[in-house]
Amino acid sequence: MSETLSLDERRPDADASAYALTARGLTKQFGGFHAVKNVDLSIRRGSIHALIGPNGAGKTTCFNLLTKTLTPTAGTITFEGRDITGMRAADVARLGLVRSFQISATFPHLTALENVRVALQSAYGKAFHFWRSLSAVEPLNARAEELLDRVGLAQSRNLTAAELSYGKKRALEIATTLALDPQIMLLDEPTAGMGHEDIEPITELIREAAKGRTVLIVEHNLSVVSTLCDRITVLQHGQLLTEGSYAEVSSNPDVITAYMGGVDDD
Ligand SMILES: Nc1ncnc2c1ncn2[C@@H]1O[C@H](COP(=O)(O)OP(=O)(O)OP(=O)(O)O)[C@@H](O)[C@H]1O
Repeated sequence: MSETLSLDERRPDADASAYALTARGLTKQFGGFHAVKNVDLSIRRGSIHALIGPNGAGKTTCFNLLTKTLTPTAGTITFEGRDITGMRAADVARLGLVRSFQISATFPHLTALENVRVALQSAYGKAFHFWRSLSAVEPLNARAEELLDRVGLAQSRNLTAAELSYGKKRALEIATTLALDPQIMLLDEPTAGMGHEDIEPITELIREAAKGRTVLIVEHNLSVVSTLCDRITVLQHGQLLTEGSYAEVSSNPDVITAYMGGVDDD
């Protein structure tokens, strides 16, 4: 019965306008080696989509291609219907495709509040450049406070980024990314290096930050992926292995074999 089909069970190309970001035939060669080979991806608007795979599967390379940090050897990338294959990272960021933990890198000696304000200044452009007088940037303070509150850093707003715990630094990076009000936010291993106590809050934070936007996440922690993500693409040896819900991909024998191979390789 068609009404029992979830959106994700429809043919991927049945409704191209439902996708915020798509890649077709995405390929990256380093010398003669294919780090990513002929990958097709469709990231549904409003979804939280994960890119997973064993070590060396090509996740980071794929992520770098999508965020325009690397230039593809072949293939096309489309963001909201626009071909962004040849565009620079800064230009796609202005269009609303923002990579967190890179563009939004925090300044260690500025306070949490100042960090978010700098991000807001860059988002609002010349009118709020940081060499303007304090009174000129005052209107941004309220918005910065609001963003800090949203990521649970209201109490820490006057601490420098360097003084924040690892988990709070990541929360600050999410706040600075949200300052740019991205349509699609790409997160590179947001829980990497985190202790157990920080993982749940940051997962909640990403869920909250994802409201009203699209998120693509490269994540090693499969428990985070299972609780957070609507759709999962699995890469292996630079190629697309499978795609589906967490239940689908985690019960796929090829995925299990790929991950077991990964464990053996370590
Ligand atoms: N700049 C480069 N030059 C040559 N080979 C590269 C380069 N970057 C990545 N590779 C190779 O491409 C393959 C995919 O690497 P990539 O980092 O994209 O995988 P990954 O899935 O992110 O791995 P991990 O989970 O270990 O971070 C690996 O074999 C890697 O050694």
